[in-house]
Amino acid sequence: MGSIRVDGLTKSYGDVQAVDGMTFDVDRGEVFGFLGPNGAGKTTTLRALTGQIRPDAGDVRVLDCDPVAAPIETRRRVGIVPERGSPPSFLTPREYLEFVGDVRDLEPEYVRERTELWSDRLGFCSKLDTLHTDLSRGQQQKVMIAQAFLHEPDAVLIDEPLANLDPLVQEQVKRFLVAYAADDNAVFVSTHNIDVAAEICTRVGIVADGRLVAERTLEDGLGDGSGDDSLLDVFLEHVDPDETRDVPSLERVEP
Ligand SMILES: Nc1ncnc2c1ncn2[C@@H]1O[C@H](COP(=O)(O)OP(=O)(O)OP(=O)(O)O)[C@@H](O)[C@H]1O
Repeated sequence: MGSIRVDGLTKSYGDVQAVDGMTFDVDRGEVFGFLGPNGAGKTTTLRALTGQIRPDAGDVRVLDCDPVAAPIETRRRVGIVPERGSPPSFLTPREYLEFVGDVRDLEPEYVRERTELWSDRLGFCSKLDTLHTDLSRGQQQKVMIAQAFLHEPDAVLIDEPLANLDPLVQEQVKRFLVAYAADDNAVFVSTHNIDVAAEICTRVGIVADGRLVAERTLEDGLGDGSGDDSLLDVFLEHVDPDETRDVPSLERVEP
């Protein structure tokens, strides 16, 4: 049984059907990529998984927690890097990580160790005592990643994990996510980035019009081009070209 389970999730906002019977599982040991164009329903699904919205229908579970019935317990146990999330402007990274540790009932000494480890790993040691309001967007993203992994959760939900990070840190975060999943944890990554999905995921689900329309696994040649179709081909097969016409990277460029 999957660590993350979405079964028939349906949610509309007024007349807009944002998610329409979304179904998938993510097991321990997997980096699952949730890949889709703008408006496909990725954020709405993530919001349901983190207890921020009440589904119209369907069942959602993360580490056997029901995010609708127990949103606080879910957020305590799971690591979450939300879309465009930022740490509180009036706290420093050290204060924020102390606060997160407190909410999760972690020992202060453990939180101090993990704060050192993560600030060193992501390169924000020199900013630990600077107010977030004085940090760059990328530095704030690093703090958001640190808070999600602070308690070494068995499952993490991440929206655009590499947004705003410099190339060196992007490489570190990619490698870390792969290693984290290999350590028997479930990693869910929502992204627009086909290359990143192909590079780090063990399985990719393609989302269009509020549902999962295709899946590709490592056995299909995900990322190494050995399959019949590349991830880009599968993506284009299922996504309305009108919706992607403004995305230059999706055009085939002849040398
Ligand atoms: N609060 C809301 N009120 C009304 N409509 C909404 C709301 N949130 C999302 N929607 C609509 O639901 C659909 C799915 O949106 P969602 O944010 O889940 O897509 P997404 O795949 O995350 O898109 P993006 O990649 O652009 O972030 C879109 O048509 C969007 O306009």
